[in-house]
Amino acid sequence: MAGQHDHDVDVEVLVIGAGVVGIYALYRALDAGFSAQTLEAGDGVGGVWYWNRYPSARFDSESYTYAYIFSKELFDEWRWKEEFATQPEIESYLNHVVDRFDLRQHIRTGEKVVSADFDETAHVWTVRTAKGSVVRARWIISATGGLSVPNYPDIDGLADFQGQAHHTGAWPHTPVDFAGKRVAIIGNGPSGAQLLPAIVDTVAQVDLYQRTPTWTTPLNNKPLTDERQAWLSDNWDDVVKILTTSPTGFMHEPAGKFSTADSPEERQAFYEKIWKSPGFAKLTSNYYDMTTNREVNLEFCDFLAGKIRAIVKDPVTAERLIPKDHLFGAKRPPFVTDYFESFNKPNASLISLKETPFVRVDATGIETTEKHREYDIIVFATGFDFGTGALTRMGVKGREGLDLSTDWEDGPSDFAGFSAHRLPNFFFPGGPHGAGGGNYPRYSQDQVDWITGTLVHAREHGFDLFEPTAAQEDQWMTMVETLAPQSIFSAEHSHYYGANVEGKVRKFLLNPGGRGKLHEILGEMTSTEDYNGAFAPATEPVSAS
Ligand SMILES: Cc1cc2nc3c(=O)[nH]c(=O)nc-3n(C[C@H](O)[C@H](O)[C@H](O)COP(=O)(O)OP(=O)(O)OC[C@H]3O[C@@H](n4cnc5c(N)ncnc54)[C@H](O)[C@@H]3O)c2cc1C
Repeated sequence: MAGQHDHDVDVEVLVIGAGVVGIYALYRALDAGFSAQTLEAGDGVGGVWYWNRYPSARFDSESYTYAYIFSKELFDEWRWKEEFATQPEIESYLNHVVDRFDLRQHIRTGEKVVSADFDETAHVWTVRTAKGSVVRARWIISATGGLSVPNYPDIDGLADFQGQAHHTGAWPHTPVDFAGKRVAIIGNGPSGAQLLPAIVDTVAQVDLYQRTPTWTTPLNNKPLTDERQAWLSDNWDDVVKILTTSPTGFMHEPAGKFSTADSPEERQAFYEKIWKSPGFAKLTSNYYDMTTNREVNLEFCDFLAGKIRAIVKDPVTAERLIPKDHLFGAKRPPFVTDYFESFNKPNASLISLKETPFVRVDATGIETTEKHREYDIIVFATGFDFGTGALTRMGVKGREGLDLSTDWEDGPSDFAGFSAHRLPNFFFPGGPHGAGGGNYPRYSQDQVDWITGTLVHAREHGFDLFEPTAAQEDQWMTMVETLAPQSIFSAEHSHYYGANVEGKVRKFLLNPGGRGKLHEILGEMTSTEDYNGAFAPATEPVSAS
């Protein structure tokens, strides 16, 4: 039922997307007493963990740091099997949360939003789906995902292939039978690097097509022990505090030192320790100056190159696997078990597209400048249209003719990574400039909590229009543009700059100021009752529904 001032809407809060962020946004909206509903394009909930069901898809954030932390009861009743859980377990968890908090009745799956139009008089959004459903809502929370629109390579003849072709991010629900098949994996990012070891012992032949080598390091996964689970439960308040305040949203211990504190021998010993550390700790527990001092980073790259040469038996393949053109961390590094080891199997090979580019795909396989190879299955592990992909494909039209599909062609302009001037009452947690490059749900939890608090504030003060002012957006975007060049990410190589998508403008798509800047700028906005001009008083209801 709509709220007191919302007789002209179907729901007060419409959430779009039922991934980890949308599920939380729905929970918080209902918990705060709003009428709320979710529209989700997929036929099930889970977002990334619904779509990416390729073999061995798994977290590289520790399971319990990625999972929700709003309920200790939820934590205590769910037992992750491994430090880094696999997709089926994560999908089950998200379904469990939906049922545990009675959210399913509010979620409509199979409903892809194709347009969203803002009525400037009534201050109401009208949303339409591909199936023809129409929902009128006061507030939209578009949790449509940063990595939810698969990106395909631009190769002649892709449609001609007569075998099976699958993108890792749109994987079929019926398991793909790899036994005895000839397989091409295109892409060596996190998904391609996870898939290769998972199938290499099953297939007849697998060729991994690599555009640019990446600094892949071991995930160092292990079972989640009873002791660890008990420790987390006993120290829950501290765990929550670290996850909600640490710059990256992880629990890894910082190195506590700069590289200059150690001798060359001590540094090598330290790098050994880092090599054996779990997941993202290779970045978050590394020397403080690893991402700011080129010389230190190059020394670590040398160490990693030595590891690759020691693991991969064929020296030519080893050299091809060693990045020569970017520093560690300049691209989001994959953390994977047995990736390099896979190339020692007689049925696995690496094809360097730098040396032998694609010519075309045809009915039976792939032709490069070297030769034609036949395949039964081609896997596109070619990533996503990061940050803006889903938002610009949803037919969003704001105030004064703002049309996201064209207005963001030169890069997104927003406030706080989840709202924008001329886009009233529309929030997009997890969108561009939202995440800081760390543990994703921890950033988006900050955002969703702030958004929910803002909706409660609006209700309490009789506001029905929230729109960051042009000045507020400028302040945020100036912060983004000023700090972006200081980030380690490479405009030439990183999908955080859109570099993986053909023709996409290269603009930095993360929040380079991290949690610190986010809270500082939000704090400034909320220092007055009307959020320094972002709120307007409520209009009279236009019509009764
Ligand atoms: C394979 C993989 C592994 C990852 N592992 C990690 C990890 O370990 N740690 C980490 O921090 N991050 C990881 N990520 C990043 C990941 O994007 C986030 O962790 C998180 O899943 C994002 O959640 P979300 O709810 O914002 O978006 P999503 O999970 O992408 O959900 C968005 C949902 O919106 C729906 N949607 C989109 N457009 C529309 C529309 N027009 N109408 C209706 N519905 C729509 C989509 O169908 C989707 O279900 C991973 C990403 C991938 C692809």
